[in-house]
Amino acid sequence: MNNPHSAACISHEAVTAAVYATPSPLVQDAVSSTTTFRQLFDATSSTFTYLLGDDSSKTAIIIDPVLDQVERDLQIVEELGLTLRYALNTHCHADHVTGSGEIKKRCPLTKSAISEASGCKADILLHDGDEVHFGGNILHVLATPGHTNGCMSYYTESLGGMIFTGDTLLIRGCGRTDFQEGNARKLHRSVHRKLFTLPASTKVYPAHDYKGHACSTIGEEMAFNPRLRLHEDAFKKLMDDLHLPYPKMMDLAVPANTQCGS
Ligand SMILES: N[C@@H](CCC(=O)N[C@@H](CSS)C(=O)NCC(=O)O)C(=O)O
Ligand SMILES: [Fe+2]
Repeated sequence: MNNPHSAACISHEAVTAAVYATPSPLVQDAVSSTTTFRQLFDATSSTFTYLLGDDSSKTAIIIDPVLDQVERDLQIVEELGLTLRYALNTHCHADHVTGSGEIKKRCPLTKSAISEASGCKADILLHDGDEVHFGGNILHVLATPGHTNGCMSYYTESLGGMIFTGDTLLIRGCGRTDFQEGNARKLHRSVHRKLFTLPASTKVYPAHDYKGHACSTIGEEMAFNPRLRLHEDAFKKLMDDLHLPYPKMMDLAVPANTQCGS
């Protein structure tokens, strides 16, 4: 069989997954079912991918899949009996090619999603305040520009509160602001206004880690993040002085990612 995963991806009945375009506050009715959660890691690009599944409806979403890891990711989806409804990207990645296009080919029920501000193609173009529903779970879409103009963070109250921060907020760090329309002042404001206003116990799940961390909390990052603890002017100076080498795959990844989720 050409595609060992497609049966698992399309065998379940379509259920209540939906994206609503109307903004809403970060409150929701009681979550009606428990949630499966997996954090996956690509060692080559130091990228985290997240799988979230609704245990009643068996619908699932994946955040920031990596092309080279699609086999691994779809195997877990199949093993857990999940149906992938959305492949979401937090932004137009510069260090790896997204797996969303390949996942769509293998799982026809999956729709790709990224912010409209990213300028990328995808089935669903997200805006601040949108909600992604899968079963009884809601993912709230927060625009957090700064690393790129189109950066989004995704917040859910499920499992005690989790925020998927992309490269906006890393554990004890943050995304660079020296390419892809990066802007240190915007990033600082995004973090302080959109992320540091979430409950302190909210668990932080970033798109990358380079230091051996896997999870943090908003409270921890407010207290200990050496970059984001700074005031805006000092933060801008620090970011302007980083002088990091560009990601090795940038020239390949950025053009590929503008097309890949369509
Ligand atoms: N060495 C890696 C790229 C490392 C890098 O630049 N990471 C980005 C996120 S991917 S756009 C970043 O923002 N880093 C912040 C930092 O402080 O390191 C490679 O070559 O792929
Ligand atoms: Fe990035």
